[in-house]
Amino acid sequence: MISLDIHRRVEAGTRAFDLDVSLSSQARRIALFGPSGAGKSLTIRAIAGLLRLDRGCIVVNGVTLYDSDRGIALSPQARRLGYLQQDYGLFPHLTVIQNIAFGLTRGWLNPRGRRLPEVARRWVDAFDLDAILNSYPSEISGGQKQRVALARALSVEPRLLLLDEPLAALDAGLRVRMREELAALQSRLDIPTILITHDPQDAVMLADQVFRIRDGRIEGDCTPQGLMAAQNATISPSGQSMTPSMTLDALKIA
Ligand SMILES: Nc1ncnc2c1ncn2[C@@H]1O[C@H](COP(=O)(O)OP(=O)(O)OP(=O)(O)O)[C@@H](O)[C@H]1O
Repeated sequence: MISLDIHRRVEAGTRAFDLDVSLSSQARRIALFGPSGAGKSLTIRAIAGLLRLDRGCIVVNGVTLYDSDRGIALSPQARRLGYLQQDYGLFPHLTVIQNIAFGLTRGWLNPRGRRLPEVARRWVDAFDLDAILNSYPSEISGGQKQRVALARALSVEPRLLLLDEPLAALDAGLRVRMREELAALQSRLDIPTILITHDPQDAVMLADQVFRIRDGRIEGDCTPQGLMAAQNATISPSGQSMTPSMTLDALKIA
């Protein structure tokens, strides 16, 4: 279903980071789990077509999005992916309705006199966004921002949904609620998902297979339940990490 072979060296000043991510999965929902700086966001950006690759191949559900050997490199728009960024990536100077419609129809910035396209209307209704359509991102809550960003991502009818820490910006209560909402959404839609998370709870609810990533490479994979069990085994009742063994260290979160 998803096959990634991603190679890119990024450099900043004297620092260099090699992204060498290879994985293949039949699971509909996968998670990338690893410490800060492991290369999770770079991987997602590469899939979305926002990071140029040195070489590699990206195939989703039989569709080749990128293949350096065959000279294939679809534009981000042609990839038709829904990408929910860590900070939601809403445009602050655009209203909610303009944010959702952005990318749907070129030049669809003035909603006056125009009807929201049907596919977007569906998500406005589903996420109960009608009352805030003319508000700006600074005027709505964290949970509403997340729903607006999701509505925008889903309105392109994506062939793959990329979720980069979708719950990280929310407080504990809202996090639980939105996690449930996302899980319900996943079971209603048949869209493959790649989730980035630091939280094993997210993986249990929102993924079927977990790939552990560190230093730009995939270290292995496990079930979300296996991840949770290994994570719990490293934590004593006082919340202190007990054993820095090789395996447990590989699962340690940042
Ligand atoms: N544009 C860039 N130029 C140079 N180096 C970069 C660039 N973007 C990211 N890096 C480096 O690449 C590495 C991987 O970054 P990435 O953002 O993918 O990490 P991550 O696993 O998503 O971390 P986090 O969980 O903190 O978001 C880091 O060392 C980072 O400093």
